[in-house]
Amino acid sequence: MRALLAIDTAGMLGDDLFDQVSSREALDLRDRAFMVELVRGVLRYRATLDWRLGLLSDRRITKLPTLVQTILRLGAYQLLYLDRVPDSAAVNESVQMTKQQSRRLGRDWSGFVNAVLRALLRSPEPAWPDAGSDPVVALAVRYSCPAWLVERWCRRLGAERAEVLCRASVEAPPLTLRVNTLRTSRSALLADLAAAQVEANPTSVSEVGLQLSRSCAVIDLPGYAEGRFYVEDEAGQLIPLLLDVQPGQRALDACAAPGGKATHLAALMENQGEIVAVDRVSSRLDLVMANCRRLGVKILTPLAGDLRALVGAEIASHPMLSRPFDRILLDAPCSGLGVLRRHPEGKWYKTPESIAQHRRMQVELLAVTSRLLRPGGVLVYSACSIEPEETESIIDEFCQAHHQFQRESIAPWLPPAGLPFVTPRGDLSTMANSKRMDLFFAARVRRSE
Ligand SMILES: C[S@@+](CC[C@H](N)C(=O)[O-])C[C@H]1O[C@@H](n2cnc3c(N)ncnc32)[C@H](O)[C@@H]1O
Repeated sequence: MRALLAIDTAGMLGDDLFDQVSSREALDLRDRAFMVELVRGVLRYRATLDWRLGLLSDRRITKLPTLVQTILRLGAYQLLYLDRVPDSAAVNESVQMTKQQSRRLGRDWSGFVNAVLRALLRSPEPAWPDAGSDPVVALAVRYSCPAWLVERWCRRLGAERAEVLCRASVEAPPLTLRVNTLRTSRSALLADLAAAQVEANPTSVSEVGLQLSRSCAVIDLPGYAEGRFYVEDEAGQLIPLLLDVQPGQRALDACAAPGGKATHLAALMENQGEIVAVDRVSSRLDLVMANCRRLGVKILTPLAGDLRALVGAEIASHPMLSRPFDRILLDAPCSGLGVLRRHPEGKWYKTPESIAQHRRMQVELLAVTSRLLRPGGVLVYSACSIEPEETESIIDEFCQAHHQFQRESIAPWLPPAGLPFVTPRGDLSTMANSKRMDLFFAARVRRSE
């Protein structure tokens, strides 16, 4: 409950928050794992839970005190989605928790919580709202999506395609590894995993990916400490390929942390050449360096700072940025609406304004990074979003305003199985994929000689 309340206040979910709560509550590893499952589950299904609870309550769930909302959602999630907690235990625990909060709440809400959760236990599963009369409400409730986003997708793509996106946003993502080819091969890692009874299959698009059949603690997998793999979604594994980096080149990763794509670039460069990895948050660059040590990457130099400030007037004398780059990756900060299944909290704190805000940053970052590219060099822009404002329209406008840059098709740089994800303009979009990949966009531009 504390973790959920913290998310409501700060809008952030991450290991730091789980660590803080588990040390304050002295949770052991099993209890911590259960807390993470509860928190993620409640956030993933929040709109569906609120709808089910709302059918049984004479008060609107979102008008109740936040603490009562949170307790009800936690209880309802356990009743509707978890088998391993007995129903009576879930209800009793929720009622006790509410009693303990009576002083904070100014009155005792435990009778109300008890009545609503017991009604949920007794009531048969209701029919989903009718999509014919209001597709936005129907999809928002069924797939636990914010109505503004469903409305946006329905308007742009029609209800049928919007439903595919909504469904993808609520599913639990698979655990996918990228084989670190500096250390091993896909077949060798597959054999190591099989020997440890870990079921995995080669990914069908990325040629260096393995999808595990079940989620597990990554650090317990064979080869983790030895840096034989990096945990990374299959769509993310396709982006570095689009730069066509070569050993000996000089590359810039303009927004590098935690280093997934930068360490992949190093592997593609066979650890020869130079990668400058910039990130605005220096503590996140520590993560990049830790990943480099584990994966055996030797050619990466970190550079902390806001790229917009770093590429200032004194660029010509900057020790790391003054020499132009052969290749640049701009994996831009974005709304993250393509990875909601990984970050379910994002559904409830992002707004249409998040898209506009990120767009402003993306436009600025693209303008400054492009100045660092050598004539004939290649820049790849990517984002884990499928909103046009953050994706193709950024590249359309950039190329219109900068005639020395031409958009190139990414098709030659993808493995054959990736070709269905090439858009008519020649960009990469995993928006409609049946491979359980994140929803990513990438475009490639070249600077004229
Ligand atoms: C999408 S993440 C990058 C993920 C990374 N490329 C990877 O594959 O692991 C975006 C990163 O951009 C950084 N960032 C945001 N604004 C920035 C700026 N103005 N200059 C440099 N880095 C920035 C964020 O701190 C964040 O780490």
